[in-house]
Amino acid sequence: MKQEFNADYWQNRYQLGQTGWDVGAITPPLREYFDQLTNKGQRILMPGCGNAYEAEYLFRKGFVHTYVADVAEAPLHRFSERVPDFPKDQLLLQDFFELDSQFDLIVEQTFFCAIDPSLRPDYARRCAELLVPGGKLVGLLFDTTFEHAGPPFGGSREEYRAYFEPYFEFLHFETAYNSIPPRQGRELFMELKKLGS
Ligand SMILES: C[S@@+](CC[C@H](N)C(=O)[O-])C[C@H]1O[C@@H](n2cnc3c(N)ncnc32)[C@H](O)[C@@H]1O
Repeated sequence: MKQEFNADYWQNRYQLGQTGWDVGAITPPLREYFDQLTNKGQRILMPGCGNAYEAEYLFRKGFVHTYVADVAEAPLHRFSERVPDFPKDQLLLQDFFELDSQFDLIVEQTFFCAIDPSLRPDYARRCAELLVPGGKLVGLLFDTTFEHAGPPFGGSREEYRAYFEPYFEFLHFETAYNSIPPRQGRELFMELKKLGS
C-alpha cells in the first residue's frame, strides 16, 4: 500500500467523521444489480468496503458467502455491530492487494477511486487473480475529474478500459442511469467477466 494513503490515513478519516463518500445506504445501481442475482451460493467480495451497506443488503438477502475487506478497523467494527450475525471470519481487516482467496463476484464502489492511481493496473490484475474463471467484477467507477487532489482520484472510461482489457470481457461499461443525484452522469456502471472458461 502507498505510504500516504495507508491504514492510519483511512482509520483517521473514519474517526474524524471525514467520510463524504459514505451515503449511508446501498446505492440504487448496486441494489438493482443484486436484485436480479439468483445464485445465493456464490462467494462475493467487497474490497475497501467501508461501512459496507451493500454487503449488509446481500447478506440479509441470503448471500451468506459475502466477504468484506478494509484496512481501517473503524468501519468494520461498526459493520459488525450493525450486522451482529455476519460471520466474523468474513470480516477481513486486510489490504486488498494482499488478499489470497477466490471469489465469484467482486463488488466495486468508491474503492478504486480511493487508491493511488499508480496502483490501478495492479487493482485490475488482482481482481482477475482473485476471481474464478468466468467470475465477475461489478460496480461503479467515477468518469469525471475532481477539482481537488485526491482521494477521490478521477479518470476516464478510456483510461480504465486499458487496465481491465487484458483480463476481462466487457459486458457493461456505460454511464449509470440510476446513480444517486450527486453522482448522476459522472459514474460508469461496469460488469466485467473474467476471461477464460
Ligand atoms: C472512499 S472509501 C469507500 C468505502 C465504501 N466502499 C463506500 O462506498 O462507502 C475507501 C475505503 O477503502 C479502504 N481502503 C483503502 N485502501 C485499501 C486497501 N489497500 N485495501 C483495503 N481497503 C482499503 C479505506 O479504508 C476506505 O474504507
